Order: sequence, then structure tokens, then C-alpha cells
Amino acid sequence: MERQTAISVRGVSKIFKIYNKPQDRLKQTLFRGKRRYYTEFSALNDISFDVYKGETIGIIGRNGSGKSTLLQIIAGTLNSSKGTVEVNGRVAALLELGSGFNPEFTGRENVYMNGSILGLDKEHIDHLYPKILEFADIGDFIDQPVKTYSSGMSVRLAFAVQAMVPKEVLIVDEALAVGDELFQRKCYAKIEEFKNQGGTILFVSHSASSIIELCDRAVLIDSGEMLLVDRSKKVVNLYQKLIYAPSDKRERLKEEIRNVVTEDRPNVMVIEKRSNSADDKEMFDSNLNPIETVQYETRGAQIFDSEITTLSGEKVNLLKTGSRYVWRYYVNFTQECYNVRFGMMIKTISGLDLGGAATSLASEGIPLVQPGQTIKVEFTFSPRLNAGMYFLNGGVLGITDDGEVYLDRRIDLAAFKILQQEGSLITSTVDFGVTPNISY
Ligand SMILES: Nc1ncnc2c1ncn2[C@@H]1O[C@H](COP(=O)(O)OP(=O)(O)OP(=O)(O)O)[C@@H](O)[C@H]1O
Repeated sequence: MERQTAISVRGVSKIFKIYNKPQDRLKQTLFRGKRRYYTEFSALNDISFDVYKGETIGIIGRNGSGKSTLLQIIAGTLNSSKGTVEVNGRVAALLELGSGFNPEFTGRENVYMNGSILGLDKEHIDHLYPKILEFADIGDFIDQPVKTYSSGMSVRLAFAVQAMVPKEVLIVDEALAVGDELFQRKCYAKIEEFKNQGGTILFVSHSASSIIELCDRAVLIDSGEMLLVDRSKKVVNLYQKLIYAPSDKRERLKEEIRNVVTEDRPNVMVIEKRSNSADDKEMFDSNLNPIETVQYETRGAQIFDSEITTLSGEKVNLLKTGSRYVWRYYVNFTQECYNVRFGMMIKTISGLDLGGAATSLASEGIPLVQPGQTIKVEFTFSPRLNAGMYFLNGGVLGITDDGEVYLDRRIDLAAFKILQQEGSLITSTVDFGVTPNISY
């Protein structure tokens, strides 16, 4: 079946005119075309991608890379200098929330004004109003002028309006995740509900884990250029590799990312279905390997020979939930490094960080490691997890001439599978040791 396009971005560029002095803007208007009183800044350059109906797509990039500019152009609050954006369906945008409110009017009046700007008639707003009020949860302030609100209160009310209006496409800038944590959770739950109902979401974030958690695909933007659009985990891995790359390696890495072949396959070898009798036994399956380990630029250290073993030293990658294992890797140093620490992280198939540990506190690393030295790193751990595939990251931190940096970092260095437990009632990912009890 042909996938329906919800948003189509074609060749979008944005050039801002920068005036050094406010009066230059006036001069430019008066002496139109005679002379240029501005310099041009290219914030976006020839961006093209499609978002399919029902898809959640993330936009990730460093500060100033052009994410907000792109969102504003798609939301229709900013014009592009070149290119086109086509959006199929009604759009609600969670951008600069509350900026559309009139401070002299009460919250209630602003809700009605906002609703009518969004194309709703009075009857429709009457119907939504109690839900908006309940979601915003600002009590009697709703009948006070908005100028008496704290900034958190305006955002809550503005979010409530946008969250309740019917829409097909939702545009969210995570930078607005203001307010207390409980309200933030409520906003995320609302966004998830919209996603589960088949809504299309465009989401900007600096947070790799939010992108991996929420998005099916992601767009990587750097200095106004779209480098890649692909599965979110792959894009986030490459984004992190890019931001941690030393500046002299960045251009080469960007070129590699531009040339990445986009594809859709899970990042794990499919393992043969085995007979039930063997399925509950800890063992090593040589087919069970990550397809691709992402290695960051190394700076003076190389991780090698990683393996998981039982406490008695038997190599395994089919593990039992709750049993104890050792994850071991070795690190070879090629440069003098100070305050050296090591880390590990367990992640789901979609790349969500579940938890890990470091070998010491930030200030208590190994004071000095010499070039030529090899260090064995071991983490004994209990994976309290539901049956399924998991991945391990490993990293070495230390101080070099560049300050504290990752000396080596590998994403998906190893994979393991938690075996199915007969009669297990565990749901989802983490096993919290829940003991159910019902009385009737
Ligand atoms: N109105 C404007 N006039 C001139 N330059 C602008 C304007 N708006 C944005 N820019 C510039 O365009 C670039 C992209 O800005 P944008 O806000 O889109 O980046 P961003 O990726 O959203 O950044 P952040 O992660 O910090 O929010 C920046 O260099 C910014 O300074």
C-alpha cells in the first residue's frame, strides 16, 4: 500500500538578512535596491524530505543548526526564501507557546481567541473548554488577565489549547519543555496519545534518548544542511559521533554521513529458532552479534576484545534474567592520559538507554595511564530484563590536552539475549521483581 505523505519539504532554503544597526533596516527600505545595508546569513540550505502519515519524525542537530527555523517554516509562521512545504491536514504547533496570547485579556478570553484563530467556531470551543481547563490546571487564574500569569502558567494554558484542538499534524519544539516535571510528563503522555491514535508528529530535540524513544525516523541537520534522514537510532548514533568528533575530523565525518546508505533493517542478526529444550540454557551463540558497532573518533585509547561471561568464566550471550554475569573489555593506551574512567550502558533494540555504570566518580579516575599500557575493565551485572535482545556500549573517559574527553567510545559493542522464562508474567522491558496478588 502506498504510504500517504503528511508533510513534504522540497528544496527549502532560508536566508536571513543581518543588519548591523537598526537604522540600516530603515535605510534599506528607503534606498531600495540602490545599495545593500545588510549581510546575508544562510540558515537553511536546500532541505528536502517527506514525513508519512502516522509517522513521528525527529529533527536533531547542534545549537544554531537550523532546527527551529525549519519547524517555523513548516508550521507556517516563517516564510522560506526558496522551496516549498506542503502539509496535508490541520496543524497544531507547540512553538513559542503563549506568544499569541493578549496579555490584557483573561485566560478564558484568550482560549476563545486562540481557538478561533485555529479555525474553531464558538460551539466547538465551548465543547473543548472544560478539557482545556482541566489540562492547564491553573485554577481561578483562568479568569485573570494573562499579564498576571507566571511564564509557566501561560505555557500550560497554551499547551492545553494546542493539545485539545483536533489536528492531523503536531509540531513540537522540545525546548519548551518548561514547567514542573509532572506537567512535562502530562505533555509527553498527550503527545504519545496523539501518536498512538495515528497522528503525525514532527519533533525537535537535543535529547538523543527522546528522539530514540519517540521517533520512527530522524533528520540530522548541521549548519543548515540536511546530512541524513534515516531510522532514528542510526541518525542519533551518527549525530553523537559528529558532536564528539575533534574539529579537524568533522568535515571528513560529515562527508561520510552524507554518503551513508539509508536502509531499513534491524541492527541485529536474526538468530535461528532453537528447540524449546535448549532455549532456557545460558550459552554462547556465535550468530548473535551487532551488525554494526559505531566507533567514535579515538583519542589515545582503543577498546578491544569485549566478551560477556558467567561468574565462572564461561563465554555467553544468551543470559538468564537476574543471574550475574561479567562484561569485560580491554583498553590499549597510545597516549598519556589522566583521570581515566571507564563506563558501560545497556540499551534496548531501539537504542533507549536502560542503565549502566562508571568505574569511578568523575574526580576519582586512574590518575595517570602511560602509552603502551593495557587495562582490563570488568563490570559484574545482573540483567533484570524481560526476554529479548539488548546491546552494550563501552566508553573510556580521560583528560588529554583537549580537556576531559571520550578517549574511545563504542556503540553496540556487544549484544545479548535474555532467555524466555517459562510462565513469566513480566511485561515490557525491565523486571522490577513485581509480585502480583489479588483478593476477591
Ligand atoms: N531572525 C533571525 N535573523 C537572523 N538570524 C537568525 C534568525 N533566526 C535564526 N537565525 C540564525 O539562524 C541559525 C539557525 O537558528 P535556529 O534557531 O533555527 O537553530 P536551532 O537549530 O533551532 O538552534 P537551537 O538548538 O539553539 O535552538 C542560527 O545561526 C541563528 O542565529
